[in-house]
Amino acid sequence: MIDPTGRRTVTFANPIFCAVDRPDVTGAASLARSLDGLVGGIKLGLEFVTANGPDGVRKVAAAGLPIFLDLKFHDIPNTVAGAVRSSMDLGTAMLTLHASGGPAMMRAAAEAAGSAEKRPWVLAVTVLTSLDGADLEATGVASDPMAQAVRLARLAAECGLDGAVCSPREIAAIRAACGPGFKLVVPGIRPAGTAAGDQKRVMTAAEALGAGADVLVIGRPITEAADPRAAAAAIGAGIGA
Ligand SMILES: O=C(O)c1cc(=O)[nH]c(=O)n1[C@@H]1O[C@H](COP(=O)(O)O)[C@@H](O)[C@H]1O
Repeated sequence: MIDPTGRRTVTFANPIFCAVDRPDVTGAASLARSLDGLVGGIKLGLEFVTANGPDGVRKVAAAGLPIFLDLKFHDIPNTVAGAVRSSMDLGTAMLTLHASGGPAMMRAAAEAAGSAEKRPWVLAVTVLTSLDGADLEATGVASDPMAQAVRLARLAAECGLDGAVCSPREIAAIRAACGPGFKLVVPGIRPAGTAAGDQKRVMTAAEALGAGADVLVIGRPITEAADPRAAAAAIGAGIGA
């Protein structure tokens, strides 16, 4: 990400990014303000941006926390490059595209984002955490999630991307394949004993951080808690954040 002096920073003091998956800008901005000091940033994705557009992103960003823009671009190279350029004005810390869009698309996205020293982290989503081996097979992918995630992350690194989004289970293997500077942003985080919901490849925050995650993406365990501040604080305490 870029700090206010224009230098690229390499870590976040608090690795937790809260996924604010809701359609209302007032509630999202209010939640972001209330989580200040308890999380390292806010992730805004398809539900929020489809409802509120870039102005909505700016309103949540006004809370002061870094923003992860998670729109998972997946299209032909020219279209994805244009979407990346359009997102640059928002000054977000990270953005996503699907690695399965292929090498030309990833190279075009990296180039469109600008200098690697100053741009947001451009991240390749590898294998969604909601998928298992049977789901991959149903879509014609012969590899298991581990092999496919490592393959896609390595391809993303070769194409000049800054990191990957992966499940906690693949962190160690991708780290070994792509090196220590390749950012690993990890959803599929669940406190022990809580419902996985639609997630299939999960671990706790402490396990994921111990395996080498740079950023933990955590949504419903915080946003659907009776007291989101307390939930974020408890998860943070569990990882010493
Ligand atoms: O790109 C992502 O952030 C992402 C990739 C992935 O493979 N799995 C995944 O769950 N996510 C996002 O991470 C968040 C997880 O939310 P919870 O399952 O509520 O913690 C959601 O906003 C998803 O869109």
